[in-house]
Amino acid sequence: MKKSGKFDYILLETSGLADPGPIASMFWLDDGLGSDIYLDGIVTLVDAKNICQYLGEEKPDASINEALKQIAISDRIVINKIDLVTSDEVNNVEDDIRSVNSVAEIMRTDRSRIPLDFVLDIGAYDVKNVDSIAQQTRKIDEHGQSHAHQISHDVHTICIEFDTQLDTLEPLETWIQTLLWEHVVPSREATDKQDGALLDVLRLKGLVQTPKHYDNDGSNNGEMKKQLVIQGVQELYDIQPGLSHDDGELKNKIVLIGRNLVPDRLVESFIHWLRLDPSTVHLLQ
Ligand SMILES: Nc1nc2c(ncn2[C@@H]2O[C@H](COP(=O)(O)OP(=O)(O)OP(=O)(O)O)[C@@H](O)[C@H]2O)c(=O)[nH]1
Repeated sequence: MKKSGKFDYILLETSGLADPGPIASMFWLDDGLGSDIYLDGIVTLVDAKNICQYLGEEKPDASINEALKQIAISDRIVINKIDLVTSDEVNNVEDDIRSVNSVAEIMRTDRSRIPLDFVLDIGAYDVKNVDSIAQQTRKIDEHGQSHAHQISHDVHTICIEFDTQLDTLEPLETWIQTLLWEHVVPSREATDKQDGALLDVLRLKGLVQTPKHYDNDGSNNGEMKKQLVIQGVQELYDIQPGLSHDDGELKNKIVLIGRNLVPDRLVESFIHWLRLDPSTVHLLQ
């Protein structure tokens, strides 16, 4: 610590009971302060033997338990102590975890033996890493959420994909703000009462193409395609220009991980709010 100069990397280990959201937002939104510190990613180490008990815990005040919050907000999840459980049990643990967060990368291990590049230099919030968000949503396609998870909980991942390029970001932003800040499914009808429980978005990721946004920036990056990247942690969100190397057709995607997300209602609200053609909108869950 006496040596002057920059740190190479800061690993912050929180207590097992910590809510990672406020800590993540503190580092993530540090840009404006001109600091060299940025949030690389969030790794959660779970104990294969005990995690299901923690995920299923009901809090007396009906808040989301810490284990669900930690899994929901993770970019990488290490399932440790797999030597203490059967392979069926570890499969169930992985299914339970995926039923909460379908986009995080998961690795199984014992004695926490993992390649360092699984937990360092993740670039989860890096706008140059646009393609990783696209890959993550492909995971929802691969795994789906249809697996019969053992624990009962109300935190899930949904992904809304749409083909239309947006002329303006404003409707999308107000839709996001209503979800994040008012905790309800956005509705243009004042009379459309919200029934059911308030929703809580713990993590938001998105990719959108809005050509207009790039007309003025004057940059030309050869083969790379331009996309806006949306990142959100709890009630904070940010939209920044990003670049994709992906050869395939770029899609617009919004990934939400949170509590009480009713997929059909969210998609319906999204289509109405952004005035999209329903045939161009797909729900992945
Ligand atoms: N069998 C087995 N034991 C393990 C494994 N990893 C750690 N342990 C042992 O589990 C015991 C408790 O270690 P951890 O669970 O890592 O404890 P910890 O995470 O530092 O504890 P907290 O931070 O208080 O949660 C130690 O005796 C470790 O040697 C593993 O993969 N398999």
